[in-house]
Amino acid sequence: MVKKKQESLLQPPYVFDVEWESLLDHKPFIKAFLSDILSEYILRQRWYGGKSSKLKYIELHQYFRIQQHDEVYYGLLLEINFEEAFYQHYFLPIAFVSDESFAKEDRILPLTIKDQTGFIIDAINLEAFRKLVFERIMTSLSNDRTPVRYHKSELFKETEYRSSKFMGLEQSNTSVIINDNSVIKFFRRIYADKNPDFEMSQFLSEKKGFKNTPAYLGSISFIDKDNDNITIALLQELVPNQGDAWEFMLKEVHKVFANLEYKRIDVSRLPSIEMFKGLQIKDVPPEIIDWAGLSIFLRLQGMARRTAEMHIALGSEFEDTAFTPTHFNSDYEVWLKNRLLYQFQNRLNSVENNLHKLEGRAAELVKEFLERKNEIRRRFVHFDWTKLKGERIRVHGDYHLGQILVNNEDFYLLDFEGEPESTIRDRKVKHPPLKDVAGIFRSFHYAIYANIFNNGEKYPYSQEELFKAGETLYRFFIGVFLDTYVGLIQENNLNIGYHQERIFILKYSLLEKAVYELGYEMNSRPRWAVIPLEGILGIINDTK
Ligand SMILES: Nc1ncnc2c1ncn2[C@@H]1O[C@H](COP(=O)(O)OP(=O)(O)O)[C@@H](O)[C@H]1O
Ligand SMILES: O=P(O)(O)O[C@H]1O[C@H](CO)[C@@H](O[C@H]2O[C@H](CO)[C@@H](O)[C@H](O)[C@H]2O)[C@H](O)[C@H]1O
Repeated sequence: MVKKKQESLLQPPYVFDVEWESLLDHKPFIKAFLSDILSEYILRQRWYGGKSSKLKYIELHQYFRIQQHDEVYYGLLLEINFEEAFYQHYFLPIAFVSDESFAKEDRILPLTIKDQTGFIIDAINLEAFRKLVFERIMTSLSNDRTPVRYHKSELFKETEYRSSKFMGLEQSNTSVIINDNSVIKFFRRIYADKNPDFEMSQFLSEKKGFKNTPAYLGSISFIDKDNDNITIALLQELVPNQGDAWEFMLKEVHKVFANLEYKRIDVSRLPSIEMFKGLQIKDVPPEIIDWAGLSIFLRLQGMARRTAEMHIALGSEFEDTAFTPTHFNSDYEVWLKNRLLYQFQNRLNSVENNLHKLEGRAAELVKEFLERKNEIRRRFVHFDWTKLKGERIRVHGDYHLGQILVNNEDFYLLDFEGEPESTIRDRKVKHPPLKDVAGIFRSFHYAIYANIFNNGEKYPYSQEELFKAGETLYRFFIGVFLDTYVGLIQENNLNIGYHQERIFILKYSLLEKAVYELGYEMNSRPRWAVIPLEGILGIINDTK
């Protein structure tokens, strides 16, 4: 339980007459450490995903040692119990250091054990720990049967550890760059199963030779007392990059909007096109190329090509049942509808409880969203598997521009962990690959709207004209992407359904994603909720 201060079990100075090597067997320490120290420490961590629920108490689910000579680290698997939500598990490796200079910013607890004064810290702060785990992967045995298993890929070529540093980016896990050429990601939220990021990375790069994702180099997993294989770390190649595709797209879209004035464009005369109509570059009207430039369309074709190649690789498995393609069936239909109706209800509640956080255009749109809730629900119920002939495969699952790295003219796809809100089993369900495509289309829409909201006043056009220009641009982005994507998929015999089926799945998945995003924004950044609201109503209003 999170105790009030006067009930604390542990009072400074923290002194225990036990050695570090046996501290975790010392019940009074564990009890106080979990209730008084970790329950406060964890709330301050960037990687802690339980912030929107009320923490009730923490239990030490399991722990293991990582040891080399007299260097001992503990891997803690913490079970976080909430007042109202389902429990979550987190991984926290800890070390004891006596040197004052270590981890000044990230100390968990100052304490004295057996006359030795020092600190418990997150072990990832220690270079010695990072070196040890890297070397364990490097020297791992293929028949390793210990509870902590290290796996080395055939793509791992290094023969020594030289250096390491934190990646230092905003992220939900903790990544460290090793030898300036690889990245080890320590998963924080963990599941009693293989992490899909590890599974997909190994499958795509090691098994299928897909080049546009960081090469899988190795992993660490823990076999727990129920024999579950829990992934705790993933080692991948470091992809040189100039940032992610989200930043890239924001810059590009800003240039396109700035061109409206520069090229004296009359928005009302811009040609438009039917939604989801595939377009080769030669079919894009010259007025649109003149306005947006050719290069953005060529880059979109490149992104579409890499996306299609990822799906072709994911759909090409015949043996490993975790990856073999399958068809639509009634079980999938029931599962999908239940999931989406539940998610939609959750969004309605979240919107209704947080109406005060929305203002301006968002407040207007949310009114319409609430008025039309039954129409949206009906769209989700309108799914008939007997009409769908395409294949379902493992997909990225949380595909958006922030998951794509830009490396010169090329794109690299990453972070296959899946939708953060879904359970680990749900993240492994096979879907139509167009679900990922809808994810990236929503991201195009996001980039266009984020640009209008952030830079709108820089362009001498009314907001209505900017929206109109934005919707036109969106349709052409989609058209060019789809033509390349569908062409390549069909050449490689992956069945994504007949024309009408594809349009149905795209619309269905766009609505699903926009509703998902509404929840994400209401929780994390309500100011942005206007973007998925525009998206949801745009889809509902578009009858073409
Ligand atoms: N292999 C890699 N090479 C280069 N940059 C990477 C690599 N892996 C991650 N990154 C960078 O770190 C960011 C976060 O990575 P991601 O896998 O999305 O972590 P998380 O799951 O913690 O959110 C990415 O957006 C990217 O900028
Ligand atoms: O942190 P994750 O990468 O797992 O993804 C979550 O956060 C994303 C925001 O960073 C969120 O993406 C949404 O915002 C993006 C712009 O910041 C936009 O490109 C995406 O289309 C939009 O979905 C994602 O949904 C969420 O799962």
